[in-house]
Amino acid sequence: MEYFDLIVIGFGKGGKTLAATMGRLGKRVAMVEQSAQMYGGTCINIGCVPTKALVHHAEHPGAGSPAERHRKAVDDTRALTTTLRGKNFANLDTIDSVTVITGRATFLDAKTVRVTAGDDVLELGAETIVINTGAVPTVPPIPGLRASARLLTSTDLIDLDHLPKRLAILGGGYVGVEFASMYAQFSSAVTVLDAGPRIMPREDEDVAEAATEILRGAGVEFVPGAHVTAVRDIENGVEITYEAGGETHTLAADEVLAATGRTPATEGLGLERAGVRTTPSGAVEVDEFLRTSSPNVYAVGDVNGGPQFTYISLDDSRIVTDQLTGRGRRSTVDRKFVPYTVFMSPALSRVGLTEREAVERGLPVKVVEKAVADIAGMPRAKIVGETRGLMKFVVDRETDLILGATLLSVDSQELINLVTLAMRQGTTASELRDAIYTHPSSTEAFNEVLSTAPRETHREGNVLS
Ligand SMILES: Cc1cc2nc3c(=O)[nH]c(=O)nc-3n(C[C@H](O)[C@H](O)[C@H](O)COP(=O)(O)OP(=O)(O)OC[C@H]3O[C@@H](n4cnc5c(N)ncnc54)[C@H](O)[C@@H]3O)c2cc1C
Ligand SMILES: NC(=O)c1ccc[n+]([C@@H]2O[C@H](COP(=O)([O-])OP(=O)(O)OC[C@H]3O[C@@H](n4cnc5c(N)ncnc54)[C@H](O)[C@@H]3O)[C@@H](O)[C@H]2O)c1
Repeated sequence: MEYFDLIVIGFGKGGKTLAATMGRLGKRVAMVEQSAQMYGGTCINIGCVPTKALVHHAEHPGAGSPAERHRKAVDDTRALTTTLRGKNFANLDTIDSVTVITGRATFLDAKTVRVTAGDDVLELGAETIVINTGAVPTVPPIPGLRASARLLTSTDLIDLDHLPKRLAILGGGYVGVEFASMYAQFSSAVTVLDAGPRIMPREDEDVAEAATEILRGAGVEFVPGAHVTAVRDIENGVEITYEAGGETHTLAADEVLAATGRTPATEGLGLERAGVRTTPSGAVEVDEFLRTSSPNVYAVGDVNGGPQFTYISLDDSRIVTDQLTGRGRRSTVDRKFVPYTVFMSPALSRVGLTEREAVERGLPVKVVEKAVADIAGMPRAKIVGETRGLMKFVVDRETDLILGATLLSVDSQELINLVTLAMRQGTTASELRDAIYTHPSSTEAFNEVLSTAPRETHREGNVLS
């Protein structure tokens, strides 16, 4: 048995950050990762980075046929992730007191982990263990789906050598929308079937409609309220049977992507032997300090059931670092205004409350919004040829504080971070409106959008004064 100060199970964002921090403090750290293809975790290998690289290629097509352009995008993306994987390994491997161990970990008890790699078995002990095993794609139990040779997860689709002529996507969430947008641009005929009544249920209706129109314009078909009942392989493809609007339909496709959520990866971890409880949805149960039900065992990232974003896993690592080296005060309760971006083209980014949420809370709401194409003071949209979308701010009309913002626009993945900072600092909408911004930039749109005459909210009982 080899002893460490800290064992991290899973090379994800939170775990690798923590391992590096503790290693640099001279602590003996074991980083256990089940696959050499996953050094650096989901984000750089099969998640954020490859998908956004493919989005970029889809938006900026080079020469050649659609199949050739797609193939080049996949090849370039593989090269990028290979480079990042190597760098991620080196980042930990070059710290003297950190050991990267490639194998699958399972708890023997709360302080001992067994690592298996083929016939090799190692036992490791530590006072502190951090679970950072991420999440895996959920494949719903639809008859025939799991057995289909045409079933893809996001991990498969990133690495697909050929361009599907017809791509069916189950699920219109983050993964579904991003792949729909990029594959439509790669020239696949894309159909998204979602169980919900509309895509992007988290967004205001006007925003979801604008996003849907953009995606439809790119060639994506949507089937909302689709209850998929069966999937079966047919010659040269797959047939999907679904019920929608009280009728039964079939859809033929070359491949089918399951984009129906991601389940915390706890299978085979032996959590019960360590006294680590899980929630009814299968996540590792944690408190606001990310402590599990077992003393000195923490869980960070997707596996703890929090929002599934890389930057949340990173923030989780800050909380555990504070537990291990600081005053132990930082917690998930400190998180205010967490933004997100769906990387369709253009990107859809949001922070804070939607109009609907603000009205439902009984807040005195005023809404200012403008279509990107109508923002005269934002020539950047015209320069780069991306004038689709809208910018919308929900403002408290009494305090002038920004309650929320939705930006469906070029550069919105950058702009939303500025709005988030403004909200965290209590910057008012007028201050954001009257600030000096560089030109030509996308940020300068705020000068104009926030000067727009407020409109009545779409909700009854909360009409603007
Ligand atoms: C297609 C896609 C696109 C995404 N795009 C974005 C985006 O644009 N922005 C964003 O913020 N988020 C995005 N996400 C979500 C983001 O990737 C995750 O939230 C984030 O990577 C989770 O990191 P983590 O720290 O929880 O662990 P992960 O990075 O998932 O790492 C977990 C690691 O644990 C390993 N492991 C699991 N079990 C064991 C075991 N028993 N023993 C040893 N090792 C084990 C796994 O192999 C894996 O490497 C995307 C996800 C997907 C799937
Ligand atoms: N840009 C980003 O930040 C980004 C990108 C990709 C993924 N992610 C993360 O990964 C997580 C997983 O993404 P996701 O898109 O798989 O999940 P999701 O929860 O965002 O969306 C799943 C969708 O599938 C639908 N659905 C569920 N079961 C279905 C069924 N049987 N038939 C048809 N539709 C069904 C749901 O109605 C929902 O719209 C996200 O929650 C997100 O946190 C983030």
